[in-house]
Amino acid sequence: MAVSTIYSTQALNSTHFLTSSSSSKQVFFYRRHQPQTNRSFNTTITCAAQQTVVIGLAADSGCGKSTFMRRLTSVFGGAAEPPKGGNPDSNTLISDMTTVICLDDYHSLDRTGRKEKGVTALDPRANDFDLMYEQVKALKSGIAVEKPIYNHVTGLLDAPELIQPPKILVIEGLHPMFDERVRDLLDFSIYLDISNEVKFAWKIQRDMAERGHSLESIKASIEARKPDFDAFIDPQKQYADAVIEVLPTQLIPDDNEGKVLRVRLIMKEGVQYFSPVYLFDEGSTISWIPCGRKLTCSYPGIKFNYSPDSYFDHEVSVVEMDGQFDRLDELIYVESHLSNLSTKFYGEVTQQMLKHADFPGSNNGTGLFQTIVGLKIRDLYEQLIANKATAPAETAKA
Ligand SMILES: Nc1ncnc2c1ncn2[C@@H]1O[C@H](COP(=O)(O)OP(=O)(O)OP(=O)(O)O)[C@@H](O)[C@H]1O
Ligand SMILES: O=C(CO)[C@H](O)[C@H](O)COP(=O)(O)O
Repeated sequence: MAVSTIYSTQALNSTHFLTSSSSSKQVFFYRRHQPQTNRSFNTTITCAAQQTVVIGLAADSGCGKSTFMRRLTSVFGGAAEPPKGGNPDSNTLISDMTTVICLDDYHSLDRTGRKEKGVTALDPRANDFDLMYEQVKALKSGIAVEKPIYNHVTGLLDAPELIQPPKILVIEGLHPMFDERVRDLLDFSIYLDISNEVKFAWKIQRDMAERGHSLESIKASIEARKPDFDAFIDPQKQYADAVIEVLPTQLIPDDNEGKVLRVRLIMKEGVQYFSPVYLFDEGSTISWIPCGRKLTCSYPGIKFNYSPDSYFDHEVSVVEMDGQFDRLDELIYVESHLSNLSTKFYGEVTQQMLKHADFPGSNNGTGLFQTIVGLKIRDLYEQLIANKATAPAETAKA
C-alpha cells in the first residue's frame, strides 16, 4: 500500500470513492468531514489491489463458531492469537493467514443500553450495520480500520483496536449475512444450524459445567432469545454457500440424550471456486453403512447419505453422517470414498481430525464437516488469489 490510512470509528463522517482500479492497484479518493470545525479533508490513497478474501460464519451463541474457527485456522497452519499487547478482552484472533473478527464488536448498545431499551443483542437495533459494512469493505480493499470492541466481561463498549487487512478475513457472529451490503462483500458464507434440542444440550454442558449457570436460567435465556433468533438469525441460512445442520440421531428411536448426532453438510451448487464434496458418484443418491471389516462401529453404528436436493429454492448437494466414530484413525476409510475434498495429499482430512481429536465433535459429523469446509475455504482462497493475479481487478467479486 503506497499510503496507509485508517478507517476510524468516525468512518460515518467520511465518504470514500474508488476512482480507478487495475490488477496491480486501486486508487481511492477519501473525504473526511470534521464535525467540530465543519471542515472537510481530502486524501487520495493508492492501495495494492484487493487481496483480502472475506468469509462469513453465522450461528447463534454457543453453537460451535469458536471450535470451527480453530479448525479453519489450523488448516492454514499456525495458531490464532488475540492482538499482541492489546485489550486482553479483545474478541479478535490473528494468525499468519487469517484474522477472525467477532461481529459482537458492532453492538451499538452495550449490556445496560439493551436492558434499558428492552432489546436483545440479536435485534438489528442493537447493532451498527453501517459501521460493519464500512469497515469490512475497507479491510477487503486493503485499508486498516479501528474496530470497536464489545467487552463480554464488562458488557461495555471498549476503546477500538487497530485491525490490519489480512489475507483472509473471517467475520463470525450473529449477523454476517443479515445486511445485504455486508453479505455482498462475502466471498464465501457458512451457517451453523444447530437444532434446538442439540443447542440446549451443548449450552447445558458449557454454561452449567464451565460457567456455573443453573438449568432454569439456561432454559430461560434460550426461550428469551428464541423470537429474535427466529426473526433475525435463522433466516440468514438461505444465503449461505454451505450449511452444517446438526440434528438428533435417527439411529436410536426416540433418543433424548443428544449425544449421538446426525449432521448434514448442505452445499450450494454453482458457487464460484466451490465444488461440492460427494460420496462415491457425483449427483447420485447413496445410502452407505461403512461399519464392518474396515470401520469399527459400536451401537448405534454409522450411516452416511448423499443426494442432490433443493434448499430455499437453490440446487444443493447434501452429505449426511449419522452416528460417531469409535476409532478416528479409521476415518481414512471413509475419507477414501469421499471426492472433491480439496485435500493436498491423501489422508489430509483424517490427519486434521487426529490433530484436533480433543476438540468438541471430533468423533462425529460436526468435526468431519467443519474440517472439510476448512479445506474447501483454503482451496477457494487459493483459486481466488490465483485468479486475481491473472485477471483485471474489476472481474473479481466486489
Ligand atoms: N461439535 C460439537 N459437539 C459437541 N459439543 C460442542 C460442539 N461444538 C461446540 N460444542 C459445545 O458448545 C460449546 C460452545 O462452543 P463454541 O465455544 O465453539 O461456540 P461459540 O459459537 O463460539 O460460542 P459463543 O458465541 O457463545 O462464544 C462448547 O463448549 C462445547 O461444549
Ligand atoms: O449473542 C451473543 C453473541 O455472542 C451475546 O449474547 C451478545 O454478544 C451479548 O453478550 P453478553 O451476553 O456478554 O452481554
